[in-house]
Amino acid sequence: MQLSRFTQTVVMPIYNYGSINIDHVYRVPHLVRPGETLSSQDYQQVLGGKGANQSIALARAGSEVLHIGRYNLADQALVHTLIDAGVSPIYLATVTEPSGHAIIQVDDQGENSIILYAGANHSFTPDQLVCCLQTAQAGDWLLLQNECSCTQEMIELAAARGLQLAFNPAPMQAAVKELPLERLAVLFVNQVEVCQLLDLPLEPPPALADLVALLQTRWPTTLVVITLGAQGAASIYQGQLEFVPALPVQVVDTTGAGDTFTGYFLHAWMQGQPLRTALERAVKASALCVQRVGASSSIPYAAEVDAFEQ
Ligand SMILES: Nc1ncnc2c1ncn2[C@@H]1O[C@H](COP(=O)(O)OP(=O)(O)OP(=O)(O)O)[C@@H](O)[C@H]1O
Repeated sequence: MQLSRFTQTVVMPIYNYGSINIDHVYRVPHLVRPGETLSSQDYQQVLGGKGANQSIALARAGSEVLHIGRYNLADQALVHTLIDAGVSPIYLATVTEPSGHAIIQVDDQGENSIILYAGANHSFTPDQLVCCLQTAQAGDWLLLQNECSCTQEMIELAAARGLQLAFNPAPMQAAVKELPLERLAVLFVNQVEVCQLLDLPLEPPPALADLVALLQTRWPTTLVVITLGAQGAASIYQGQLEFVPALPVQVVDTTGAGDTFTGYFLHAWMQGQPLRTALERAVKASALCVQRVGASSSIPYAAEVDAFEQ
């Protein structure tokens, strides 16, 4: 029997079928031009990928996170960042393909350009998914992003096994529209992604109030959470709109803000917190994130979010 979400008192485990990337970050005076050879002023290698970042955010929020992911053994030391953050490597396998990675240029104005290579994140095949979920029980949560192969098969398998699904369809691609999104408990999108999913023009951005009926008709049982960058965040659930404005903070780097938001929101929601409380907690956590440089390193700990005063 599945308990009502309001009677949950224990921390529920969450599986994350999540990308693991190695981010190669180059600081450059300007983004490299066609045909140009440019010297970088600084180079850092850090753990990245929306999957890994969201696992770290969930763990720092207080969740028990079981990460399903793949990487090349050569990157073991960086991938250990996940385990150091308290994430359990339930099915963290090494493969011969290169790890997923991103080549990131950041210029003096903070502008960036990114080449993303899926590598090991795309090495999952449908027949391997059952074993990834072998310990999962009906009612457990599974989080996915759009950076691993077999997303559709994973959604269908997990839904058939009675798992509760949360999905962040980033990076957005046309194929996302073909996924069985009606099976999701929670869908995390930003303003661009929600327009793409609903075939709406990006300019002018749709009024939130106009999205309520559209989303309610399209996915009546799904809680849709929309991040709005510097404006804040909103949710549409059971025909009701909630909006929480962003906190006015000194922004240094917004990398990882969406992943921080996802982890903190989901942790609060899984614990049975009211929707508005979960949104406020996630807005607070991501406001802390944008005040720091980096991705996974800028994701705050729960105690920092507790102590954060505006
Ligand atoms: N300039 C800002 N000031 C305060 N809070 C911010 C700012 N930018 C983002 N946030 C907070 O971070 C949350 C997530 O940011 P954003 O909407 O940019 O993420 P995203 O587009 O979903 O993620 P990503 O950029 O990782 O793809 C916002 O909902 C907001 O609460």
